[in-house]
Amino acid sequence: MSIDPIEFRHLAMPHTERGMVVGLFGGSFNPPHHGHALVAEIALRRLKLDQLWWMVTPGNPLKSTSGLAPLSKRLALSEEMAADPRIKVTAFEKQLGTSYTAKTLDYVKARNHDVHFVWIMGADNLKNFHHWQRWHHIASTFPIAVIDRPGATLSYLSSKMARTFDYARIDESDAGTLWKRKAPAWTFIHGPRSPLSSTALREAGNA
Ligand SMILES: Nc1ncnc2c1ncn2[C@@H]1O[C@H](COP(=O)(O)OP(=O)(O)OP(=O)(O)O)[C@@H](O)[C@H]1O
Ligand SMILES: O=C(O)c1ccc[n+]([C@@H]2O[C@H](COP(=O)([O-])O)[C@@H](O)[C@H]2O)c1
Repeated sequence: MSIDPIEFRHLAMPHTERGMVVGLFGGSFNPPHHGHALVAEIALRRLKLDQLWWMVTPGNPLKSTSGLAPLSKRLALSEEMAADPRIKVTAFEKQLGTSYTAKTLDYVKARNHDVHFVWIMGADNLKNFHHWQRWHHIASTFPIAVIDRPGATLSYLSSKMARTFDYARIDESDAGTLWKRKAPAWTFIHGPRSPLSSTALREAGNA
């Protein structure tokens, strides 16, 4: 079976240089939207990132794959959405053969010495983070930045992850230093919010 050329171009892990600060932004991007672009922009600025990897997952392990557009389509649309040259759209998890973040982070860490990584996710994912495979391990691998999202603003108070790692939360005014903290360390970033979601776009027939 031949591999789609768009998919093929995105299978390698992006290149890094020693000392870089890199944000890892995983998602289904089914389809990508301006809410994702806003998260990327906020993360680049507030976390003082050199790069942001826009990691298009083969499939979120907690979501049904019915209605999931082909990886090549989600990659092509992500490239259109991610205009900043510091953003690297990638599907290296496909090559790695996993959708589990714990495994991905172990792989990234083992292959990028002297590079500083921060895991980035929207506040809705903070709410169900304790259902992710080896979530304690994820939180102990890289610092985590949670970006506010309508409907999930108070998750930093109520979620199991927030309560478990309360001792490791830093104030968002220090978000620019998150990358140099030893995990577990995390912050919740407030700022401009977007009400957009892929679900709403699919339901409106825009996907
Ligand atoms: N509007 C938004 N504001 C903040 N974070 C967001 C927003 N939309 C998506 N995210 C975050 O971006 C990442 C990728 O999200 P995803 O691709 O699942 O989009 P989604 O809109 O949440 O999709 P769906 O509606 O299909 O669940 C996740 O960490 C999610 O929390
Ligand atoms: O590792 C897990 O158990 C796990 C469970 C749910 C989601 N994730 C990852 O979290 C990222 C966000 O997923 P999504 O679908 O909310 O965009 C994406 O990279 C998923 O692979 C990972």
